[in-house]
Amino acid sequence: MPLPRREAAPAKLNLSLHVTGRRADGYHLLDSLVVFLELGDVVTVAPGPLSLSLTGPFAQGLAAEPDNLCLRAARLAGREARITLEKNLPVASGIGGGSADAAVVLRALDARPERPETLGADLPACLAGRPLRMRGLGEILVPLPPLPQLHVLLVNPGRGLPTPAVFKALAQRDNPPMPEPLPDFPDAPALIAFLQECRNDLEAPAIALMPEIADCLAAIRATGAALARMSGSGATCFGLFATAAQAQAARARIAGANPGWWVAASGLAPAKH
Ligand SMILES: C[C@](O)(CO)[C@H](O)COP(=O)(O)OP(=O)(O)OC[C@H]1O[C@@H](n2ccc(N)nc2=O)[C@H](O)[C@@H]1O
Ligand SMILES: Nc1ncnc2c1ncn2[C@@H]1O[C@H](COP(=O)(O)OP(=O)(O)OP(=O)(O)O)[C@@H](O)[C@H]1O
Repeated sequence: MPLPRREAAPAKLNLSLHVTGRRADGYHLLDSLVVFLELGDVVTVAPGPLSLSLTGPFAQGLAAEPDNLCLRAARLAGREARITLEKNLPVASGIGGGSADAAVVLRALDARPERPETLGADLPACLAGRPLRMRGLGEILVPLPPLPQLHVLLVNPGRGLPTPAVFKALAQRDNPPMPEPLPDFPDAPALIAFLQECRNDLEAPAIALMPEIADCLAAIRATGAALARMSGSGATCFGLFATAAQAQAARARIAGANPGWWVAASGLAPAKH
């Protein structure tokens, strides 16, 4: 593919995240409904010796990062590239920013490594970049038919939460999966009604480590969201709304009352492939 390429790295959202078991090596088995958002980082990949420039509101959070996932992706591809990362997503926040960035680099370099998950459990899902049921450690992907449009509010308490600590704090590691097969989702209310029966099993351990997550969820519920839940291992929480205007109004209300929080509204990413 001709370089330079400038591509969106959409945020990942776990609409549900069931932890269904734990392997002997400590990794957990997951069952998750994953979607991607319009909102995300932006990665530019240009020819040149391997390098990374950081821009955007969360660049500072990665300044001390010794080995950015963008660079690790280029190395896994066995390629040199001059990479610029516009970091719009909070770091270590449960919405897959690093995996999304690495997926763009691999795609721009036309690389198809055999085991992309060595860069992160969310890498295979981010490479697919479409609504999925994600199982196994994150490498078993079942594409879903196009989903009804969802209007998403994102709320992060402004502190990073490392994924390994959250899995470590999980008390009950053997929880029921989602139903098999999944039902059809003819419209947004049907999808939301289904999601209300689902869970994020990492929510309780994440709240134990970072109690502000419960405050984010309460703030989302107080705006009248149809569903309030945490994504991934946190700390970002999301609310679902019937219209973009409602999501935007909730964003303004929560941002106004909580200046230290990161608050955003977004639709789902258009299907890419
Ligand atoms: C929780 C999710 O956000 C759900 O989408 C992802 O599975 C996490 O993906 P990620 O951030 O790319 O995770 P990785 O960097 O691969 O793993 C971080 C740590 O999370 C734990 N981990 C991750 C994935 C998994 N299936 N089981 C785990 O126990 C492991 O302790 C691992 O060392
Ligand atoms: N490009 C990158 N963007 C974000 N984090 C990166 C990047 N490169 C390396 N990292 C490291 O990876 C860690 C996890 O970051 P990331 O933002 O991907 O987590 P996350 O949002 O919790 O992802 P997930 O939902 O996949 O668990 C960070 O703490 C940071 O040290």
